Amino acid sequence: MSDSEISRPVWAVIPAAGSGSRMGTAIPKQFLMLQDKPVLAHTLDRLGLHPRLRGIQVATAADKAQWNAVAQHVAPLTRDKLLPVCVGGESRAQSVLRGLEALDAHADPRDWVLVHDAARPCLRQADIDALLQALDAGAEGAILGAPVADTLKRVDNCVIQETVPRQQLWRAFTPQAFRLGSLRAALSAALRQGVEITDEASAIERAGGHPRMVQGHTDNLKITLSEDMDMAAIILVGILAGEN
Ligand SMILES: Nc1ccn([C@@H]2O[C@H](COP(=O)(O)OP(=O)(O)OP(=O)(O)O)[C@@H](O)[C@H]2O)c(=O)n1
Ligand SMILES: C[C@](O)(CO)[C@H](O)COP(=O)(O)O
Repeated sequence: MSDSEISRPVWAVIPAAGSGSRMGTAIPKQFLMLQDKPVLAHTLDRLGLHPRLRGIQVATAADKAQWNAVAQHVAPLTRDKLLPVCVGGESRAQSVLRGLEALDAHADPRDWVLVHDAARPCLRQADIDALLQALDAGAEGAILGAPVADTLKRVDNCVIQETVPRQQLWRAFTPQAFRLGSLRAALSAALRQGVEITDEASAIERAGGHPRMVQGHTDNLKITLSEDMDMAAIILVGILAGEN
């Protein structure tokens, strides 16, 4: 792989069109205020402030007021990197694909794209660096994750059926980084086949790829339940203090 192949521009696609049903709030969780600004604004700044990020494509179902509230809260450096938003889809995978299709107007298929959940605001610059280092080292793609640290049980109707061996089991986080063209093709194929895709790596794996797993911080929390908001606020204070 030539150097020009490896050091391609880096973009981000942020799926932000979910309804947050598990959160149980009237406002989708990515638009809830977390400390001083919406969750999505924190997430966008985590990526926007990274020097290698060229541009950010958000896929959302937000109304104009919700999106304006986010855009007003992000740092000027982030705002300069925001591409025109596109409308998300019925599923996370469909939202990601729409974001990739919108990004096509700005990027080359060989460029890198980091797909990152809007609901994961506690992303460290060091973890973005680690992911990009894997790409710079020649990986076809890479995702952040961490080894499973708990004993795992398979449960049916609240009754334990078995203990699942956890050797070599990891939790997959985001960002998940791939070449724009490869990911768009793999995701399109998986969706056409009607396969349930919950992360980008699984679409790449279905297409025969073997992405690298990069160990990241376990506090890269995906805000899912209402109790996650307080935890995210505490984590974010620590991360921002440590990075300033
Ligand atoms: N149709 C969808 C569904 C989800 N997402 C995004 O994908 C990320 C991870 O999904 P999840 O945590 O499941 O969000 P929701 O689908 O909103 O949550 P829930 O499953 O509780 O409804 C979130 O940033 C969410 O906004 C999206 O862009 N489009
Ligand atoms: C992409 C992801 O965050 C990796 O763990 C996860 O699959 C998203 O799942 P969700 O049910 O759409 O939140």
